Amino acid sequence: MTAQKLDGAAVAAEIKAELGTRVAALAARGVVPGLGTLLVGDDPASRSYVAGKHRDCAQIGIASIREELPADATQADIEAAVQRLNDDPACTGYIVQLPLPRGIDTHRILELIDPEKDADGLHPTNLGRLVLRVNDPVTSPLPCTPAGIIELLERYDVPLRGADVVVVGRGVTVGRSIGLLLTRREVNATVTLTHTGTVDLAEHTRNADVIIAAAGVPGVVTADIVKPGAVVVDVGVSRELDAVTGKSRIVGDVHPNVWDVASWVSPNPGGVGPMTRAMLLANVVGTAERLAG
Ligand SMILES: Nc1nc2c(c(=O)[nH]1)N[C@@H](CN(C=O)c1ccc(C(=O)N[C@@H](CCC(=O)O)C(=O)O)cc1)CN2
Repeated sequence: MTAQKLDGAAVAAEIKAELGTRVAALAARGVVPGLGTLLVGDDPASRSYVAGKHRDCAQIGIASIREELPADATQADIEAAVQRLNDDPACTGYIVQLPLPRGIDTHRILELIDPEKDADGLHPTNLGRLVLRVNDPVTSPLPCTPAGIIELLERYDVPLRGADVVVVGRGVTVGRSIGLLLTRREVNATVTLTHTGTVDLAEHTRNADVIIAAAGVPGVVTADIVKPGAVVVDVGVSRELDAVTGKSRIVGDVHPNVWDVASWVSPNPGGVGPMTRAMLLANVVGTAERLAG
């Protein structure tokens, strides 16, 4: 069996085209959404991700507001940049690119973001609304990668209602919140969250209909721990230098041999990453439409 591809790049392109129509309608009313980004330091991967977000904005007519700080920026420098983005009327919503440099109080920074401008959906208020199930996708942006994963699965009609979903990894951008989205009544999946403290990962994954590999551990999900025919989503964004070209490349959490046993696999790159970016754009456009009335 060779798994079929959950083509995130193709689905993201469809979503961007849909959003472009909405941005044009806003422009006809004199409204131009703006995405802000705050990039601290010179991590090549973070720089590449932020550049991709702004390329997307340019493609569909969203304005870009960029804040960049050096790696030695202080907590106060970063807090001042967050406040500038909170106060900027051209900025509809923004993200603070993670991770921030060691020694910075990331949670304090995220809490300083105006929840109304939280394009990442990672502010405690918006995550709390998800917990309380009082979030409205228009007033409360959903966390981009979890929302992107579910959108990708639903666009390929992967059965989620009643499905056993195993999440590998408990990070802030995916593991901690995706279960909240998957267990909503609209989706009704059953979720197991595994992590570095899990004693026997295979005991859980071998029963999973869907595996979401978001541990940031290259190749952590291998064919021998996957139920034949399961659906596997690769969220990993680890990078290594290619032995031949010497260039930095993504090494996902899903081992290549999983394609021999799974029914569907998301490629990496080309799967969840573009979906993350598309959901970010959707959060910005949704906020702009709400503000425009
Ligand atoms: N503030 C945030 N920081 C980070 C998030 C996040 O959701 N919010 N998630 C990850 C990285 N990430 C978002 O910024 C991200 C990862 C990958 C991609 C992407 O488009 N990947 C492409 C390949 C791009 C490349 O090779 O440079 C793909 O998979 O095809 C976008 C965003 C951590 N930080």
